[in-house]
Amino acid sequence: MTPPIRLALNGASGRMGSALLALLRDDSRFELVHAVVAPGSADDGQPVNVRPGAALRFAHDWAGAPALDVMIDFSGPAALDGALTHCLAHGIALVSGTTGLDAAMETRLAQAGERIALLRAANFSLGVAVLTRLLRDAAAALPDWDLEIVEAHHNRKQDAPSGTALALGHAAADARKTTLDHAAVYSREGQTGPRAEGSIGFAVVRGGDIVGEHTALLIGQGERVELGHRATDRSIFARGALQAAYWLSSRPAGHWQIDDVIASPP
Ligand SMILES: NC(=O)C1=CN([C@@H]2O[C@H](COP(=O)(O)OP(=O)(O)OC[C@H]3O[C@@H](n4cnc5c(N)ncnc54)[C@H](OP(=O)(O)O)[C@@H]3O)[C@@H](O)[C@H]2O)C=CC1
Ligand SMILES: O=C(O)C1=N[C@H](C(=O)O)C[C@H](O)C1
Repeated sequence: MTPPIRLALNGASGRMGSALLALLRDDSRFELVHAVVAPGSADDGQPVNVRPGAALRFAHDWAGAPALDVMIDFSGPAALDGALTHCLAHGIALVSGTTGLDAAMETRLAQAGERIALLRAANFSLGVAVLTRLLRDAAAALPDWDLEIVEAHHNRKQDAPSGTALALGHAAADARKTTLDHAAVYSREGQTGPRAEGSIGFAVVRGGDIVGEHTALLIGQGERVELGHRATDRSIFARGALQAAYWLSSRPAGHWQIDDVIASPP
């Protein structure tokens, strides 16, 4: 019998951290060996309760972390920075779903893929992976139609537009042989004038407990195509991240995508 994969969680007490812990209780593929929360968190030092009899406690940093095979990160920009430093120092594979990163962090991650196995996805649901493919096809097939991407999330979300909305925008822009730097319109207010031809618009809704909703509107003259996805349970993201971590734990250094996991199941 193969030994379980030694896993760490970064952002372990958050919404996604909690969803992952709930799944890990019944997942014998993994042994959770370290779980990091924010410094000053009420959870720091508390028992993790991932399995009956497990002695693991939440920690607020990576000092003293045991040997690991793979780390899953759903945290924030500052927390990911520290976690990445630990992965690079010890050659640990990293699965990250954290969104809203700045350009410096994006560059750091781009360089990290040369040294460790790295898999990032703005959305770990299977449905969004399919939505992305559908949008790519539709954006290329209807190149002159106006494209708007609307997303809705809970009232605690820190970043906007969502990482998923941006990833959908990048996929559509790529299919139309342009870039978001060139085509994106992130806000409209006041005397905006007519819509810029070829632009990709973004609109953001925040409220209550919405888990995550994304709709791409391709709007022509007298007709419209709507492609959408609605997440109602965070466990879909957690399940996808665990699948990715299992898959990544036996891969060499490089930048891996969620489509690689879907295309070649372990
Ligand atoms: N790719 C995907 O499929 C998905 C991505 N996300 C993304 O994941 C990220 C987290 O989302 P969510 O779980 O809702 O967020 P939460 O705010 O609920 O959780 C964030 C976690 O990070 C911890 N944290 C914050 N600062 C630090 C720090 N400096 N050092 C260590 N830990 C820290 C928090 O600790 P504490 O609670 O103690 O403050 C908490 O455990 C976001 O970027 C979100 O957009 C979310 C869902 C799906
Ligand atoms: O913060 C969230 O909650 C989510 N964030 C991701 C994003 O920014 O796209 C994925 C999902 O929609 C939930």
